[in-house]
Amino acid sequence: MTERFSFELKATDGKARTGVINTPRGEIRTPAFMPVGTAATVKAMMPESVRATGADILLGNTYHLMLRPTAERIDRLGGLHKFMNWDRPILTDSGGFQVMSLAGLRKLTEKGVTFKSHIDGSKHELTPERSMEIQKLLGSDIVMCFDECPALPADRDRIAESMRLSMRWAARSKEAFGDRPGHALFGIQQGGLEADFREESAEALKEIGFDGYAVGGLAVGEGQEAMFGCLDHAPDHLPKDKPRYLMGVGKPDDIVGAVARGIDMMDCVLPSRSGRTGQVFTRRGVVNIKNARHADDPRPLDEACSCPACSNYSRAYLHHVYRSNEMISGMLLTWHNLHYFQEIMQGMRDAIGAGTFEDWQAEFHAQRAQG
Ligand SMILES: CC#C[C@H]1NC(N)=Nc2cc3[nH]c(NC)nc3cc21
Repeated sequence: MTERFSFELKATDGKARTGVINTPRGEIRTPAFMPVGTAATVKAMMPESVRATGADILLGNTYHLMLRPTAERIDRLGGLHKFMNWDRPILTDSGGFQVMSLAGLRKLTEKGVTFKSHIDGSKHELTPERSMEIQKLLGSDIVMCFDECPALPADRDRIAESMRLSMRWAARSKEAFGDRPGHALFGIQQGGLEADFREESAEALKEIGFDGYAVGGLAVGEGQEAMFGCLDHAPDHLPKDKPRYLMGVGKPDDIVGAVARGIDMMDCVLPSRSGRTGQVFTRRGVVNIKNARHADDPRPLDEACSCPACSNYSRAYLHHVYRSNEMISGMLLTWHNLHYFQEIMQGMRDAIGAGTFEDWQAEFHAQRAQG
């Protein structure tokens, strides 16, 4: 077990990369998908089940945990890993995006942002310094810089202004983070879909220096074509020897396209949220289990899947428990979706390592086209 944080690039295939991030709490095989554990739980999953799907790391949220149960309480109880019974790496988002997307009555200044809790309307403040303090209290292994997330749509001037504020906040985040061996601080590239701002942001972050670099500001409704258009150049400006993390992505084909463009890590609520709403991801595309055509179907969701849902239950059963609003429905479908997402990641890691990523991508898309 290492005491320090390091990234080993094992192989590349085109722009795609595979490697290992070594942390004191265990290794993270890349490309990696992080299940989202917003309120100290990956919804409908026990931590041991999350591990059984193949996840090496999960994501927590500063915004939610600062509001409830508070970072100070989690610290008093031994930190987030002990609190939620997950002893492997945790990456925590810094709060800026959730303030923009969830909180009320936001006031933005150079210092930071004040806002009212979406839970009880209480007033709070987040600054780069406070976000670093919260993520330290949580015991996060990978800390995200505090960034400004502009309300959309935003014009070029607003995007530039926001990106430059985020770069000043990135410097303050680094200053406040200090020197914490075994813990990592990731900068977040901003700049919207503007190639020149993306390059300016990357140069600013490299000047400050981080253990990893996130691509922020995507998966905010721009659509896959625009996102891929940005990913065709944005990661190129980031250091090759550090992990690249695309925030908030995505659907299976988004994930594959992002890895093909040089992304190493991703997170998304999609597999878990969809598991609770009856949307099932399979190698042949999406199955909506609530559809009546599944009511008498004795087959598993996916014959080729080894997860508990596919190994032990029929579509008819999964249709029944979904329609009956039984808790086991969300449990089984979430487990399946997370298992399938991790299978995609393992398939890509193997293919990039073998230099066959082109063929793997062709097979991935061909299977979905068959339906
Ligand atoms: C502007 C900006 C930005 C990024 N900044 C931080 N801290 N977290 C994010 C989380 C995201 N989730 C999604 N889509 C679901 N896009 C995201 C982007 C960010």
